[in-house]
Amino acid sequence: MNASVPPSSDPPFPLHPPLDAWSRMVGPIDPGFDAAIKDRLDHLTKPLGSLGRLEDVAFWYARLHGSDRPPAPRGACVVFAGDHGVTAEGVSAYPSSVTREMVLNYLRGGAAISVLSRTHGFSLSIVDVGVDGDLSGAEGLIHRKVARGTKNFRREPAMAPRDGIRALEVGMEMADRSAKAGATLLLTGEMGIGNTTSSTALAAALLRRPPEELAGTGTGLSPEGRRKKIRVVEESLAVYRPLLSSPLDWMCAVGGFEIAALTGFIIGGAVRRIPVILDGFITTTAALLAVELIPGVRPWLLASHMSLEPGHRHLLEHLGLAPLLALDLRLGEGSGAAVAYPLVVSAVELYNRMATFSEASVSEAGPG
Ligand SMILES: O=C(O)c1ccc[n+]([C@@H]2O[C@H](COP(=O)([O-])O)[C@@H](O)[C@H]2O)c1
Ligand SMILES: Cc1cc2nc[nH]c2cc1C
Repeated sequence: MNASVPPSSDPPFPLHPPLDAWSRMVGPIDPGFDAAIKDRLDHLTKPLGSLGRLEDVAFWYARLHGSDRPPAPRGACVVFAGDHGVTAEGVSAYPSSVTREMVLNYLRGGAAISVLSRTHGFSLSIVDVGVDGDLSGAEGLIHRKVARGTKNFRREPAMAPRDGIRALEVGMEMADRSAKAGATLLLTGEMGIGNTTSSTALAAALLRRPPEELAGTGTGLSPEGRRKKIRVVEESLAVYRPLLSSPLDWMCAVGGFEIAALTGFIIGGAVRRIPVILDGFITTTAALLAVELIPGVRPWLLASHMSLEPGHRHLLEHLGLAPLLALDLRLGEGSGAAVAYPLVVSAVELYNRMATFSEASVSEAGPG
């Protein structure tokens, strides 16, 4: 059989994602309400600007919702899970089997993100997009497994292009589902042993920075473990660099199924006109990819926190994102986005519900 003809059981996926169509759907931001939003912020019963960054967050949210009376936040968190063949190089402190085990923990409600979802009242969806293990009987899981983990990118490309594109489309599908369920804010989450190595490789390639500057200890590598991780990434980049140029090529060569799905999810937020709260290093790597593919995605992003993974700071600086929090988190699974969520809720509720000076008959500041 001709190798370029897909097996007949395969759905006829395009060889390129519909990026042009998605890009046209992102469209520009309407500045039409900017003055009204600013005016309301400046006339609420508080000294001018005294709510600090919360005022920026309220402005961001209201302008993206195209209204000076935006909807109350309704968050939808999606955790995409996938495994990484590069773990064969000994680049994580934990075995790959933890990815599957944690998926079951999310579904049972015992993980950090499960607790935060109940505490703060946002929905939580868990998607198997590439876990290397059987989850077919897992109830409540969204089953979208593209393959059982990526290939070891130190030896061969992590994903076949059509599989990378399938994962992107899973992310877009989840943004659509969240929109249909009435979400007004998306929270990004991931689970994948080894994915800080994939993210380091992808970020190093896209930012053109040395892996040494970006690599951290992930789930808890020793200093020697971190040095090995850097060596694996450096050697891999040296092989791929002469062969690859486009962000999509890099995504397939060194990325992961959950990273690709997150990229589609983040683009989907911009397409469905729903603002997106990023989590840590991995989700921000996906955001960089999304912005490289479609620059109009950038305004839809909010950085929840700055992770301890050193690459996160470089990504945030490159994207021009100022994180709300610095809590030394390095958990992932959406936990940082979840901790920032009540801050966004506070910002929007204050903006929508506080009285203005005239409504409350409070005197405004005098000149000077
Ligand atoms: O989000 C982060 O910044 C972050 C930093 C370190 C580790 N993680 C999580 O830890 C896992 C990847 O770590 P590792 O060491 O296996 O590459 C993966 O499941 C991530 O959710 C996440
Ligand atoms: C236990 C555990 C939980 C996680 N959650 C996200 N990444 C994780 C990695 C590990 C190892």
